[in-house]
Amino acid sequence: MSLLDARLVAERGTFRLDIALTIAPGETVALLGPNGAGKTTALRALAGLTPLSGGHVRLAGQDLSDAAPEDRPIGVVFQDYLLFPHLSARDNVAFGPRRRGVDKRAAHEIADRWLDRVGLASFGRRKPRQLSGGQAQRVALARALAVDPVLLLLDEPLAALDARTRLETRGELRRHLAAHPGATLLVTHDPLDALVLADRLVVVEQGRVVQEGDAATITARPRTDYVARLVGLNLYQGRGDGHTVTLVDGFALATTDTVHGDAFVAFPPAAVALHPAQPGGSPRNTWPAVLADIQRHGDNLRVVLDGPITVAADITPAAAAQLRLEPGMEIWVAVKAAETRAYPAD
Ligand SMILES: Nc1ncnc2c1ncn2[C@@H]1O[C@H](COP(=O)(O)OP(=O)(O)OP(=O)(O)O)[C@@H](O)[C@H]1O
Repeated sequence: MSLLDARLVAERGTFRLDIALTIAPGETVALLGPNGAGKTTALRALAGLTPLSGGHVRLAGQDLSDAAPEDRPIGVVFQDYLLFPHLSARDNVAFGPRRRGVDKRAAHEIADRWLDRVGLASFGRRKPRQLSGGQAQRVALARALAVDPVLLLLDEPLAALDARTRLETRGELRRHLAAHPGATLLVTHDPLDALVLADRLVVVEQGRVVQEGDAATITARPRTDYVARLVGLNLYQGRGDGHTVTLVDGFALATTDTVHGDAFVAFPPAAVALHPAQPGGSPRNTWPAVLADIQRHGDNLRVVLDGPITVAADITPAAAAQLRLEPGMEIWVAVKAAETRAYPAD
């Protein structure tokens, strides 16, 4: 049973969003996508800040499509937190309950309880400017949760934090989300946030859902270039004929998987080997290529090769030195059929 059942159609200028979204009680869904994909527009439409031009928002069976933002049982953590600068942390958290008619004392008790839960019991009197980025983030989360929202919306909740605070806060946020009985929608373009915090991913591009599912499924079977890059795979589309997938330009990739009809073939950059001359030996795909780019990638080097297809390869610095890799050089590429995954495109 879904707690949130929505179809969001909204326009912003010439941009049109049209996505369906369901979230179960206790579930966290990450809305993932490149810049300008429509993630913030979706979040604003759910919160009632951007009007729907079509579709609906139903929460716990109640139709909220036309409800004002303050009449929706929704808590929002905005990217830059939007804490009231003139109010103390405690009053910021108490604000929601107060607005919903809770008396001052009871609202302060609720605020103190939430500040305690996010580890800020002794910070209640501080103003937002007296808080660190990580602390402000926790106050914003406490403020969103203090109204017992049926739906919690988080817009890039960790984006404003430095790397170290981000790591700690991500772990804490995960605990709070696990304890939240309502539905949670996390808007992010950070795949790590999505993988760590969400039960399910919904990927949007140009206002449409292009892929959804759990992380394992999406990682194993990406369906767009954006998703393939996100999970770090080389991805090609073509027609399968048993153990061969032929791409549009006629280039064929051998695979040990069996596919027929429209199909994808994917393999990780680490599965790509480079050779100074045409390699022989075990059954594999080999072709001559031109080295287009070399960049540092963790402890390895990420090499981009142009040719009949463009591929990314991960090479150790030692191998790169041995091969004397440099942009513009010609080199042979090899990918074992057994290291490719092929799967139907529809
Ligand atoms: N107020 C506005 N008026 C006109 N167009 C807008 C407005 N706000 C956003 N847009 C357009 O709507 C599209 C979606 O924007 P949105 O902010 O929802 O994307 P996003 O996925 O959240 O991107 P980002 O990751 O960059 O925040 C973009 O093409 C953007 O230019």
